[in-house]
This record gives sequence, structure tokens and C-alpha cells, in this order.
Amino acid sequence: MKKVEAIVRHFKLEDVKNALTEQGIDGMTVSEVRGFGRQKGHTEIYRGTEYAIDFVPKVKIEVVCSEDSLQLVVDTILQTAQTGQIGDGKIFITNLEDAIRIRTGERGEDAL
Ligand SMILES: Nc1ncnc2c1ncn2[C@@H]1O[C@H](COP(=O)(O)OP(=O)(O)OP(=O)(O)O)[C@@H](O)[C@H]1O
Ligand SMILES: [Mg+2]
Repeated sequence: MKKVEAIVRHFKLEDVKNALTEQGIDGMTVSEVRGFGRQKGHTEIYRGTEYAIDFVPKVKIEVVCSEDSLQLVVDTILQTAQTGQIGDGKIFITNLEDAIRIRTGERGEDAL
């Protein structure tokens, strides 16, 4: 299994969620995050406001998926979250050791 962490713009969240759901992804975790990329120290527009601060607000979407569906998940996020402007975000991929559905005790991909 793989864990995909995508840091995207807030206004893209709904599109990304809908697109992933359409591709058969049944679960995800979303959180509000703050950070910076390589324009550190420069300004960035967020909801009409120009931020000259160190940490720009973004949304982090975490999806755990099978290795077989990894490319589909990544492509879906890329296609829906990209504007082509600075600050579109980033995708990180890691190996995930195990998953467990607490209600049933199912493990691995059965738990996704
Ligand atoms: N190397 C990194 N490690 C962890 N988080 C990062 C890293 N780079 C970017 N991020 C996170 O991703 C968010 C968006 O980054 P951003 O899209 O600005 O990346 P970038 O490399 O500056 O690309 P761009 O030139 O398109 O802006 C940051 O606010 C931060 O939360
Ligand atoms: Mg940047």
C-alpha cells in the first residue's frame, strides 16, 4: 500500500475529493495545514489576500491506496489541483506498512 499526501489550494479541495471518489477511492483524511515552498519570504495570494507571511494556509489530503491504484490517484490529483500558478502545492508518496479497520479487524487492502 501507498500513502499519498497532497498539499493543495483550499478552493481545489471539492474538485479533488469528487474526482477521487469517482475513481473509486472510498476514504481520505483532510486537514488544514500551513507551510511554505521555494518562494519562502515572497508573497502569495490566498482567498484574495496577499500573504507575506512565512506560512501559507493550504489543505492536506491524505489517501491510502493500493500500489495498483497509485498512478490513478496521483494523476487524478494532478489533473484537478493544477492551475499552473505558483503555489499549486505538492504530492508526497510513502510506503504504508499496514491498515486496520477497527470495526472488523480487517487488515491491509481489505481495510481500505
Ligand atoms: N519540501 C517540502 N517539504 C514539506 N512540505 C513542503 C515542501 N515543499 C512544499 N511543501 C508544502 O507544500 C505547500 C505548497 O508548496 P508550493 O506549491 O509553494 O511548492 P513550490 O516548490 O514552491 O512550488 P511552486 O514554485 O509551484 O510554488 C507549502 O506551503 C508547504 O506546505
Ligand atoms: Mg511555492
